[in-house]
Order: sequence, then structure tokens, then C-alpha cells
Amino acid sequence: MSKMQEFARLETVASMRRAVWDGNECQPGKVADVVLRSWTRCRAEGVVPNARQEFDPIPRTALDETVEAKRALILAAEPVVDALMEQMNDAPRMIILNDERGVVLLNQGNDTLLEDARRRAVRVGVCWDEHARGTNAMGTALAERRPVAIHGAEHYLESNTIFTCTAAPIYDPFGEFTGILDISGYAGDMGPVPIPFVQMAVQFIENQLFRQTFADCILLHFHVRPDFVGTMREGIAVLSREGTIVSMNRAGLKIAGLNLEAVADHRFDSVFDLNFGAFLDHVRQSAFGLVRVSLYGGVQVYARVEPGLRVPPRPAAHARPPRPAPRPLDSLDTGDAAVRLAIDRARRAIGRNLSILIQGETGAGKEVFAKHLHAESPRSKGPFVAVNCAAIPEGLIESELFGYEEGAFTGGRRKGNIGKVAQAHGGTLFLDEIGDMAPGLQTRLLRVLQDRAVMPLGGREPMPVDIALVCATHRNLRSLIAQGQFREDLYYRLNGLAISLPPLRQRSDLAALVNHILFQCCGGEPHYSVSPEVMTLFKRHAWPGNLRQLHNVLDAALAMLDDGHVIEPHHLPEDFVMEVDSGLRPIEEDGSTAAHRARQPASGSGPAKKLQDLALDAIEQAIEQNEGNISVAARQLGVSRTTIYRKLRQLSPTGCHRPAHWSQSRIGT
Ligand SMILES: Nc1ncnc2c1ncn2[C@@H]1O[C@H](COP(=O)(O)OP(=O)(O)OP(=O)(O)O)[C@@H](O)[C@H]1O
Repeated sequence: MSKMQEFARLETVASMRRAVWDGNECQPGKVADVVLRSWTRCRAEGVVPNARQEFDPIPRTALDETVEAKRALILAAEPVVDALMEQMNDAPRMIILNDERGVVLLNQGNDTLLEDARRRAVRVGVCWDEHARGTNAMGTALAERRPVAIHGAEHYLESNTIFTCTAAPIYDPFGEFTGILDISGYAGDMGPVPIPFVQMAVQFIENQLFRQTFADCILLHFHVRPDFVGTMREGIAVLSREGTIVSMNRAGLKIAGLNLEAVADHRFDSVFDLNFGAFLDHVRQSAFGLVRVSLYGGVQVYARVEPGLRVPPRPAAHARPPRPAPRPLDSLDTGDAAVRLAIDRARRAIGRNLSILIQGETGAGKEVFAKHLHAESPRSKGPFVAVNCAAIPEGLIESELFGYEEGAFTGGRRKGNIGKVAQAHGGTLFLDEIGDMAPGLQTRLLRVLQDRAVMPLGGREPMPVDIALVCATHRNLRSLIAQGQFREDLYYRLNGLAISLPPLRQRSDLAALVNHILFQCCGGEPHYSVSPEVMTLFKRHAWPGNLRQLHNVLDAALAMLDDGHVIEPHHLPEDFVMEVDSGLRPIEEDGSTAAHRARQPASGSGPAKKLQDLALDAIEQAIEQNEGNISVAARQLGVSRTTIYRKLRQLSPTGCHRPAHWSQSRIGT
């Protein structure tokens, strides 16, 4: 909406409001329903539209008592208010915290605005419910018990029409309405702060209240996305030590599909599809503390228990010297030397303000590595913001990264966006596929890195940002520089420390990785494994999709298991089997540099035939490893000697992988 249209709309709103003042009906559709309802309430309650704002705070002793009673809310809100203030960077905004009656408990913000607001009775101790102050975001959010934005002429009292305000109710961990958070500014300058923004801040306050209220309980943080655990959007369940659910925050209720009343009847294992003791055991064993677990109903979530504290320790059989607590990156160390080297190098950079460039093929685990690095850094409490530079259309990436002010685009009313760089303030910005960034953007990014400040599109003031930068690419940036596609100066900025992650086919820890992923996939219980045949196939596959592909293959195979716990070749997905079938690496290959062998025509006519071939390959490999000793090979494969003989009869006499030392005489031992 253009300025003119906005002006015309506000004029209409003002004339509608005057109609309501005069006791006439307002035309439906001209004003938001929530505003009209509020005006109607104000008129019914006899609120005087042109009344002077009275400075009538509640008496001093009553205020002291209120502040005391609301100590927990104020404590929970203070860090959020501070963070918001920092973000606003002296923009003409103010943040107000009210109690459940609408009494102002805190009011901070831009000095000029605060002064104007004080003159209109926005002060600590003054009540801002609708009865006292007419339609206003705080009072209307209180009356409606939902987030509202009240802009300019939508205010019922004339003297408040200079403001634009957005407010949302705050609930305590028991579901009781406990206060309101409001962000206001001048209506002439800008539109209301978007409701989701205020809701996010409220969510943060509510999560904070949870932590304070249930300091002696077990707090379980969970979300369907692992990267959302620890953020404002996470679900939090409060559990007694016996596994009874005491409470759950709003995000948690939504994820679990419960309401607060119903939660009181639940135990951990009636919400999650896992025994509580087993879950705690699993948390103890998990290096990073993040465990995948199913909700009843099948939704998979990632969960962790509040760091360090509230998992009741197992009574020790005998005292052991305490082991150093595992660190997040440790959980990526499954035994491969190149990965260990990458972890060591990355650790040296932590906290040193060095930009890190992670190189590796697609799916090699670059983003997972970056997340663990962030979790181990002093910034772990800050956000981890990932941007895939190749996935966002070129026309959008600039605004996505650097943000835009409201009205920066034609059409005017499009809401502002702070952008990913500013979102990462205090935390880590992860730029994936940096080699795909357009040259113009590279220049802007370089400026941000040099100035440590970001200027949103349409903005006037640069916004200082404090970020750790981790970039990733599967491309060779040096050759992109040589081709003139990547700025050399940016390359040096990004490459404070280069880390290389090996492709899966070069890793020496495949078996450990498989077990690790199976453990992750199943919440550690019961224990799943792959059969020796499958492991042999895995070892001989080139894994073009690297860890991502391995993860997907195991996930799909687990879904095919019935009662057993061992993944056999016939559990593997058909497309994977075909891929293996057409691209097996030669047995003598050392795995160091090989890409995929040229695809060969499939040897079988259908999946069943291909599976048979796979089994033969596995047998062949086992026999080779055991120097032709069929008994040992059979034991290793977990099949009978007869099975091996039967399968061997199917082996083509020209079996391409038949090793030279496979003497006929040994067959039959
Ligand atoms: N250390 C690990 N252990 C187990 N699984 C992993 C590990 N690292 C990555 N994965 C699996 O591989 C998937 C892809 O990882 P990630 O997104 O980090 O790769 P990437 O190198 O960033 O890929 P791309 O280049 O395509 O963006 C993850 O979602 C996860 O399933």
C-alpha cells in the first residue's frame, strides 16, 4: 500500500471511529474486526474519546507489591527486552511489559519516544487496559487474549493516535495469562511491528519462565527439526524425575498435539514412543545430547535434556574418575583420521574470530560440521543461521541476506525483514554453496565482513553485527577465481581457516558411521545393525551422495525391517541397489581417489536378480578376506556353509572380482 493509500485508509478508520463515538454503527469490513470489537467495548464502557490522559499510577505500595509478585516475569523479560533494544539500535521504538491487569512494569526504548509516551501516561505503574485507555495494543491484547496490532487512528483515544503498537499476551508455565509484551513506535514513521516478531519475543519470555519455574525438574527440549532445538521455537516439556509430565510450553503442545489440561495426565512414555529410563540412558550416551525419538502418532522429533544438569545420575557401581565431558564435535569423530584432523583444526579456530571455509563434496556433512562447531563455540547460546546461497533465487538473496526496511519495495506495505546476517547476530552465520554467490553480492558480503555492519535495503543506518562466519562449498574456489567468477579478496576474507571433509568413499570409519547413524535413527533402542553382506556392499559403493545418501539408505532400510534388528540386502531401497549394481568399485581399488566407475549395464533382469548379485559379491568378498576359508567366511556372513556353496554355484565362471589367490583347493574347507 502506498503512502497515499495508507493515509486514505487511516482517514476512513478515523471517520469510522468518529461514527462509533457518536453512537452510530460502523460499516463492516472497513475496520478490522478486532478493532471494531474493541471500539464497541470502549463505547459500552463509557470511555471518553477526547479525555486528557490522566497520570494515575497505582499507589506506591501497591506498585511495590506488584513488582514483587511479578519478579519472575520481569526477570524472564529483561534479557529479551535488552536484546530487542540492541536490535532496534535506537530506532524510534519502545518496549513495554505489563502485568495481567495491564499495569506497566517496564518501559524502555528510544528517548524521544519515551518522553512523548510519558506525556501520554505510558509509565511504570499506570494501567493500560481498555477501560482506562481505550483501544490500544496492550489493553486490546488483554481483553482479547491474543496478539494484536493497533495502528494510528485505530486507537480509541485521540491522544494515542500518534502511536503504532503491537502486543501479545504472555502465559506462565501453568497456562495462566500473566502479562503482555508490547512494541510501539510513531504511526507516522512506520507500520506496526509485525505480530510474529512480538510473538517470538513472547515465546522467548515464556521459555525463560519455564526454566526459572522448574529449576528442580527435568527439562526436555524438542523439535521436529534438530536445528530448532535450543531456539525460541523449541518445545519444552517439564518432567518429574519419575517421568511424569508436569507442564509443556505452547510450542511443545503444538508439536505433541496436546492441550495443557491433557498434559497433566501424561507420562513421558505416553507422549513419546520410548521408555523414560531408556531415553535418559540414551541421552547419557549421546555425545551431543541430541536424541531422535518418536512421538506417539509417528512424528519424529529431536530432543535433548537441559545441558549438564537434570539427568539424575545413575548410581555408580564403583567410583570411577570423572571423564571429561564430551564436546559437540566429538560426536562426529567416528575414527577417520581426516575427519579427526578437521575437528582438531576447527577447534583451534574457535573463539578466534577467524572465518572458516569448509570444503567437501555434496552431502559430506559440511553443514552438520558447522552446526557442531557452533555448538562448541562460546557463541553456542546465540543463533545458528544457515543460508544456502544456491537455493535462493538470485533476485531474492540480497534481501534475504541483508534484510529490507518496510516499504523498501514497490507496494510499500510489504513488511520489513531484518535479514539472515542480522538474525545471526551473537551467533554463527553459515553460508552454504558460497561458490554460487553472484558477483554483486560478493561485493556486498565483503563490505559487511569488513565493516561488521549490515545495511538493509531501503535502510538509512547500518546495523552493527557480531557474527562468526562459516562458509561451505563443494566447488573449487581457486579455479572460480581464475575464471573471474569469485572475488579473490573475498576468498581471503572467508578463508581464515580451510577445513576439508573427506568424501565417504575415502573414509576409513564406514562401519562405525553406520552404527552411529543407526543409533541416531532409532533413539538407540533397540540396537540395529547391518548384516556383513550389506556392509560389504557398502564398502564397495562409491557413495556419490556421501553421508546424506548413507543416512537415507539406512533410514529407508529401517522402515523395511519387520521384527528383526539386522538390515539385510533385501531391506535396501531398490534404487540404491540398482545404483550399487551399476557402479560397484573394483575390489582392488584402494578407495583413495576413485570416482564412480563408468556405469555398466545391469547384469540382472530385475531387482531380485540384482539382490542375488549383491549377495554373491558379499560372499566373494568374505571368502577373499578369509583367504578362501569357506567356514570362516560363512561364520563372518552369518550364513551356513551350504548357503555359500549354493550361491557359489550361481557365480559366473568369469566372476569379475574373483581374486587370484582364491584357490579351488581351499573351497570346501
Ligand atoms: N557426522 C555425521 N554423522 C551422521 N550423519 C551425518 C553426518 N554428517 C552429515 N550427516 C547426514 O548427511 C546429511 C547431509 O549433511 P550436510 O547437510 O551437513 O551435508 P553438506 O556437505 O552440507 O551437503 P551439501 O553440500 O549438499 O549442502 C545430514 O542431514 C545427515 O543426515
